[in-house]
Amino acid sequence: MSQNRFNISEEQLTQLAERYDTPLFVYDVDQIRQNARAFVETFKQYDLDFQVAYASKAFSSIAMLQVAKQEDMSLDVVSEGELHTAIEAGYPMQRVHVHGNNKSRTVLEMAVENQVGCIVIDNFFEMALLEDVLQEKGQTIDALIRITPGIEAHTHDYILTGQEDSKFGFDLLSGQAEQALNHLMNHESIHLQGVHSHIGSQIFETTGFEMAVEKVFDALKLWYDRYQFEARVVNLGGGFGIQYTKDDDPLPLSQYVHTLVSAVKSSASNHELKIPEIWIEPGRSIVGEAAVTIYEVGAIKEIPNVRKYVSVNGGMTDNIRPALYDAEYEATILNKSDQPIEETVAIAGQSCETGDMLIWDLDVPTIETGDLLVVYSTGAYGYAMASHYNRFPKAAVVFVENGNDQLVIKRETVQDLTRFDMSYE
Ligand SMILES: Cc1ncc(COP(=O)(O)O)c(C=O)c1O
Ligand SMILES: N[C@@H](CCCC[NH3+])C(=O)O
Repeated sequence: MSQNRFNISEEQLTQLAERYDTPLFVYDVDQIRQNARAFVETFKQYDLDFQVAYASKAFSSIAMLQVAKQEDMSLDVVSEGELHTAIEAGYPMQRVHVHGNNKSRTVLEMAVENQVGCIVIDNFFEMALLEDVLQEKGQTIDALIRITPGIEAHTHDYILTGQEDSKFGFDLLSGQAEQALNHLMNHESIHLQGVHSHIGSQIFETTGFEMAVEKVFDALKLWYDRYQFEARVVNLGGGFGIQYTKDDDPLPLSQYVHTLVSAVKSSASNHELKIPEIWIEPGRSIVGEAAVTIYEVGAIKEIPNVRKYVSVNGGMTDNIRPALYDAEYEATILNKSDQPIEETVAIAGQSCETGDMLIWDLDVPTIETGDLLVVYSTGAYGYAMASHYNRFPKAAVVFVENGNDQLVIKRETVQDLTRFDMSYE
């Protein structure tokens, strides 16, 4: 179960909850580093060029990006805010890749001014905007084109991205990708380095990735034969699955690298193409299992013969995933792990939404108001997708490494919530 994969003791988590209050995200930095190294070190076993870019959408903060930088990762950003965080964290801009299906002129200007390593071009509108920005600034930039390979990976519909009917990227089947290539080959200011493909997120089997590699190389072969285009870089995205509950059985992270490298090698050799630099973009698998959220139990309501609702001081405002994707989590009560299971309860969030539930059926020892509930595997897309719904301030985030803890995102106050409000009298 996920709690067995988390290394910070219940005793320390209890102390942290007392010191920093709840709700509280606690990240195990050692685990983040191990995950990053699992990818980087596995690539190093091969004689090829690679980049492992942390997909900062999973959890972006200055401290987090400093850790990613220390671990020699490149960085995927999607917005002005994520790029700004990278700048504040002192990220080497050459290692930053800019994504997004609706990049604003401002983010493109920021990217060009800071000379980021690469822009992943998503559509024709953006291409024209980028050309304009480059012309205005008299600069050039490296780019990849994002292609949708027409792969339907096994995951929730909302986190699928590689299928033909997608808002992301240039479609291979309809010829849009080839049209983009034609426009960008030998372009004056946009220097096309290769292609990008990301098939979706929380994917456990490797078949989808292997199929995507095949599709990408089929296209590259065609483009080589027709235009002598050779990709220097092939970015295969992220999406590697993690364990949320005991029903999830993820592969070791190294396995994804082995699979991708061997798929690239065999596709390249089948098509007599050079082996390009391989880039990947893991987000969830770097931080997901490396954090927990600690809540305090408040109201408890039992409906006889129906259900016992146990409300905690957080919910969809710090973890929208159950409401958005029916995502499932495991949790325990701190300091009661030695007590026998007595009941099955539903853990409810505190927002005014019936769907604001964190866990529908959780087996626990007798649960009481004031207990501390720890929910596992909340490190990815938790704080990152947090909202101010009902004007609940955002939680605090603490990093723990070698037994030492450090606050890395302060808890918001209610005063923070009205900071931008203007009076209307
Ligand atoms: C383009 C792109 N790269 C990388 C990621 C990171 O995915 P994950 O967090 O599943 O590794 C995503 C999210 O699905 C994405 O859209
Ligand atoms: N936010 C989603 C995944 C989308 C990843 C970005 N394309 C999740 O929590 O699972």
